[in-house]
Amino acid sequence: MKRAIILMNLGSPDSTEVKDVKRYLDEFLMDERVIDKPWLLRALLVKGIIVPFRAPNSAKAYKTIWTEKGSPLIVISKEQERALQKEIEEPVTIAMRYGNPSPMMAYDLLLQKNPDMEEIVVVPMYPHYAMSSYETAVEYAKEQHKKKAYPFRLTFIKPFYDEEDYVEALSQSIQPHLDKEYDQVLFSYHGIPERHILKCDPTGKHCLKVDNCCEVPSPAHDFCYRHQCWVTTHLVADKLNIPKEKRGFSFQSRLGRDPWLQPYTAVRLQELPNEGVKKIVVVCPAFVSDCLETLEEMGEEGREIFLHAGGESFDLVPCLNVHPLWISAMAKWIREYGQGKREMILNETKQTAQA
Ligand SMILES: C=CC1=C(C)c2cc3[nH]c(cc4nc(cc5[nH]c(cc1n2)c(C)c5CCC(=O)O)C(CCC(=O)O)=C4C)c(C)c3C=C
Ligand SMILES: [Fe+2]
Ligand SMILES: [Fe+2]
Repeated sequence: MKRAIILMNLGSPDSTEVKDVKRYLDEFLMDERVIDKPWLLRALLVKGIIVPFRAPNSAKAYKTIWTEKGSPLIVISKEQERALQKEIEEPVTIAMRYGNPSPMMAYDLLLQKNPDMEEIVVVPMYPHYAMSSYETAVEYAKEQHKKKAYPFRLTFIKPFYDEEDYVEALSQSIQPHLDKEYDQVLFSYHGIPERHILKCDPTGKHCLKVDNCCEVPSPAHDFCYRHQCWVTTHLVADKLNIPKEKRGFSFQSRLGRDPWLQPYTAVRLQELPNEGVKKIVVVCPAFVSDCLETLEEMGEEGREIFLHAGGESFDLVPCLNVHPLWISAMAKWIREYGQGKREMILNETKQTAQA
């Protein structure tokens, strides 16, 4: 079988110029799986309020993390591409949900290298299922695939939040940070609106409706972001023997006024020193590549909030990036899927946009 691989992530602006940040935010926030309002209301909100006010501040934030080679998210994605390419024979490239390179650019590039290609395996670089991350990446890749009569098919690696290889890689990346004394390991995930959790629940009666919904077995969990984040946290914390009372769980990056998943990371970082947590280790498992949300929001803003509130040490664990165990985990999934050995493929997304 002639195959190729695409590592698909979220994307970044082309530069830190306000006009480029505006273009990026407009594409991102006009996605109906991100701001899930009717088109007219979404356009009024996004184009009339959010983008004009947010873009200058976002541009400033991007400037603090930008590298000579560009956005950390894109630079690291290319490093991941090169690292994976060393481990597998199939051609590997990257694509982004927003901005460049698009999936279509990636398809055309791979097809040029191999006109007989029969299949592209897409790895959405998200451990957890959310309509605003995993689902929109998959649906956009499919949409772009339909636009031309491409001769190959697409398959998608499923969310890997509970896969042993991912949990092991993440645990080993955290381990060196636990050698020093710590009061808490805070697992901080990108937040999403609570409404998205309700929309993704195929039973319509489990998520956020049953007490301790994420801890009670349910078919809803295949699409429940909160459950999947909860599972990652406890699998990793168990592996690292982190005592229950030293495990923190929170959600960052809230946008707008709707209720998002709680507790909010910024609030917890403010409260924790008063609760006696002075030395904190922070890990952001929803991201496999360092980006604005880890480097600036946690590494700069989060650190400042915690230390200002009386915290003494703030140790941020880098994302998996090109950690050898993470790269070999992806290589193993791809190889085993190719040999028909492994059920790593997601057949259907929840299709929230049509719900
Ligand atoms: C980990 C998965 C992600 C989910 C789920 C997600 C949901 C989500 N995000 C926004 C709004 C913004 N996110 C922004 C940046 C950003 N988000 C993710 C990942 C997820 N988002 C990443 C990897 C990044 C960093 C991109 C980079 O270039 O480094 C931003 C842009 C920056 C800013 O202005 O703060 C916005 C806006 C919403 C509304 C949402 C769910 C509804
Ligand atoms: Fe985001
Ligand atoms: Fe749940």
